[in-house]
Amino acid sequence: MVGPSNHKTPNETEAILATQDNNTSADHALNHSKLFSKLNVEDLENLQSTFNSQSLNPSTFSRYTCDQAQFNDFEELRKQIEQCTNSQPQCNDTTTPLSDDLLQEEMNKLKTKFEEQCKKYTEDIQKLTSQHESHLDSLHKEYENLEKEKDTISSQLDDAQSRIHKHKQKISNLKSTISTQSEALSQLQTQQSATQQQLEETSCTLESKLQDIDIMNGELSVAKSYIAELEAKLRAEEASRRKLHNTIQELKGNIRVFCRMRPLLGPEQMEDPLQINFIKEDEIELIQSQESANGSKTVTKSYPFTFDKIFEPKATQSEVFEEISQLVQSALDGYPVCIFAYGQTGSGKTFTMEGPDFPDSDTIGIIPRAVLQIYSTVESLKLKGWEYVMEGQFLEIYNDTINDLLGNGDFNKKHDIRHLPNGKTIVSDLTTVTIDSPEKMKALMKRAGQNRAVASTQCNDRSSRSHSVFMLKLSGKNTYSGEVSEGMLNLIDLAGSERLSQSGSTGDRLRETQAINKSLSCLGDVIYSIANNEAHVPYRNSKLTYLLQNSLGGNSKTLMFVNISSCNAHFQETLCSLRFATKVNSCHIGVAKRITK
Ligand SMILES: Nc1ncnc2c1ncn2[C@@H]1O[C@H](COP(=O)(O)OP(=O)(O)OP(=O)(O)O)[C@@H](O)[C@H]1O
Repeated sequence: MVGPSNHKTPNETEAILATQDNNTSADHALNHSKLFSKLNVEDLENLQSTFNSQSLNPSTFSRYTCDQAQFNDFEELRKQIEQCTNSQPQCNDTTTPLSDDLLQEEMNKLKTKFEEQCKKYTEDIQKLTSQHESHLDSLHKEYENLEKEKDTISSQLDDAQSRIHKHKQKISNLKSTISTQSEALSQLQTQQSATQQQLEETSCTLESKLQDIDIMNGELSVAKSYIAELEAKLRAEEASRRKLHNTIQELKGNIRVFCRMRPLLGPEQMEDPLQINFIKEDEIELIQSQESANGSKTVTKSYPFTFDKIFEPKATQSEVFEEISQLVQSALDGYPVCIFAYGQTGSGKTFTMEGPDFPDSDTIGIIPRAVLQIYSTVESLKLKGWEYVMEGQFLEIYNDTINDLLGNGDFNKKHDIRHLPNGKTIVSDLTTVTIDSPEKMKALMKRAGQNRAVASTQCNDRSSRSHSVFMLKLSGKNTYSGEVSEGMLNLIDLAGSERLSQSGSTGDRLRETQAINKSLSCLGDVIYSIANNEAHVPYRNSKLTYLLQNSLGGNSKTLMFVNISSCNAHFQETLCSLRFATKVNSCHIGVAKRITK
């Protein structure tokens, strides 16, 4: 219990505490102890409550203050207050009692001081708290930044680790590749050394081969010059062959005559055959048996004939062509060549020149065979530098008028015959066809056949009532020597030479026969004039003779086929034909000239 005499006023308490301020810190504890001993319990409890109202406790203080000395003072003061509060009765027993007012005053002072100090401490603490909070905020931000940084670094780390892992994987793969490559490299090196060795060996072989090639090149150039020499020789020989061939043709006579007798056909085989003896290949004898004037005996008369060649009825088309193939060659060599067939109607002229109505490869006549031969010869001549162009024209002389057999069938067109100074004969406005294939030749023959005037007579159901002339122009050029040649092959199928009395023709047919006979008679006149070396040769008397002027007059190599029948009934016609042919054969018409540039 605290008596009223022990109770101190705040002023007293403050005074007690004020004394403290004048003392050194070493005396603080003792002074406080003395002071507190003067305070009663109520004073101390007031003091304690002041502390508590300031919300000041040591733990809070220690959290915020950095001043250890202040804290220690404060703590000491608090402990003393606490101690005095707890031990008030004893203090009251040992200390000198103070008056109540003084104590109260002391207490008030002390309280005020504490309150001020507490306020100051509180302000400090607030300041410190604010500093601390700001510091804490910045730390917090820093922490957050660091956290972020840590996250970034962590993600970078993860990324780096993943990359490291990948790199490691890559490195491992590379290592494995390097190991494989190293192995391959070593194998390649082994191979390379083997190849190197092979290369060296090949190089040696190559060198020896090159030496061989050099030797072979030398041999080749020798062979080439030998070939060139041979080719030159060949060309020279070809030229000489042409010359010799021409000489032979000349020696054989300019107008040569071949006689061909056709076999008995169909019903003719029941008739009397012509009596003929084939004495030699160029000699025949025609026999005529006649009753004597009184009819008591049979008189035989012999008519011998000699020609360049005589073909018996069994002679094939190929055998006949073989004999004239040299003339076809002459045309290729640049000579004008003329082959014509003469004979009575039905004696085999068309068969000889063209072939039968439906020919095959065995029965085709001279015209298609000549074209085929020219084709094959042109091919072989290419090796000798010759290149040829073949152009064909086909005309007929009907009633002394020229018709174009390759034209459109319009026979009203007028065609003139002209002889050039170089020996060439030209017919105006004729269709010219380039014959560059055997098919073209066939088409050409077909067209001519369609256009050709054919009329039936009593003598022959396929009798041509016109002279047909196939003209083949052969233009050649030698690419080596530059030599140019222009040959001409005229293949003429004359109309039948039967006598008017036998033909039984009347009207138009009679006029046709008269025209045919006139032209053939003109042909005879020309032949006779040439054979008798007459100054004037009547070529212009007919279209036929005018067309054949160069062929008969010396520029051409000319061959006549005289076709005869096997029927005895045609004896007189046959005799006439053979006599005419003999006259032709005797014609010496000069030397054929080759057309070259
Ligand atoms: N050597 C032969 N072998 C077989 N048949 C032939 C022979 N010669 C002619 N003939 C045939 O005799 C017939 C008459 O021949 P071709 O038509 O050739 O006579 P041609 O003299 O031309 O008559 P034309 O003067 O009337 O034109 C034809 O049927 C023909 O096929």
